[in-house]
Amino acid sequence: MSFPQAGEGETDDDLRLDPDFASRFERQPRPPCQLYLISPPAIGGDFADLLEAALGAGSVAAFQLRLKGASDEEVMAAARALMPVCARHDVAFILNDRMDLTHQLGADGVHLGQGDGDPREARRLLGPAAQIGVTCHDSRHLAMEAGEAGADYVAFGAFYPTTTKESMHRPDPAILGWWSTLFEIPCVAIGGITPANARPLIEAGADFLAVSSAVWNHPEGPADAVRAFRDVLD
Ligand SMILES: Cc1ncc(COP(=O)(O)OP(=O)(O)O)c(N)n1
Ligand SMILES: Cc1nc(C(=O)O)sc1CCOP(=O)(O)O
Ligand SMILES: [Mg+2]
Repeated sequence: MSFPQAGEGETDDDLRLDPDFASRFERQPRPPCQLYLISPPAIGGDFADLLEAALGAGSVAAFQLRLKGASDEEVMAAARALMPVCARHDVAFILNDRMDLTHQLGADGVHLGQGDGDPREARRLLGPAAQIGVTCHDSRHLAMEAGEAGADYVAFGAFYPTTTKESMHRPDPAILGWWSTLFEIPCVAIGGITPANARPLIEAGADFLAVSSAVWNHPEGPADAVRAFRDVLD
């Protein structure tokens, strides 16, 4: 697989000049869409039990520890408690933002935002087996750059309003179809996703749905939430 070169100074408007570009290519079959759980921004002492319940409900491919404002020691302690839970369920453990702590922990991968470091540097540090994901907002250009830099997945969002993170970007689901028609690297949809609004993203071509509040804030608990997503994914 080789990536079309993202031209210097090229903007998404340039890439939109021919909206039918992707329709000239045949979409290859891809594995069914799966869940990618994102932790709440802060977690309590019972979170390992909640994670255990969520992962036990099935259809989860990856878990991201995303603790905003926590100290390095807090992140490391949480990761050391949660990594064995993920390992027992064969779920990839991804750390948000921090390639250095990912390396120290021996975690499965890191998620990098546009200001969180260079995916090439992460690859050098973490090695070929690490999963490296990159935030691409609503930008085809950023996604192609991430692909060229060796990302294992690209993430588009926020597709729906969310209170978990402030986002000024609102992609159209068509970006998922564009990406998955042209590239083999998986794409992740994120932002305000619930069982009720997930279907258009799955149908558009999302390989993974990244979800936080709809799982951890579900009134019946995270296992019921994952089962509700499973009903939409199956
Ligand atoms: C799967 C996934 N996609 C996007 C993000 C957002 O990353 P970023 O833009 O760096 O913002 P923060 O999450 O660090 O606040 C993500 N974490 N995971
Ligand atoms: C962490 C994050 N990143 C986003 C992006 O658009 O890049 S949206 C988001 C929040 C995801 O949580 P919820 O499922 O609660 O909306
Ligand atoms: Mg980040």
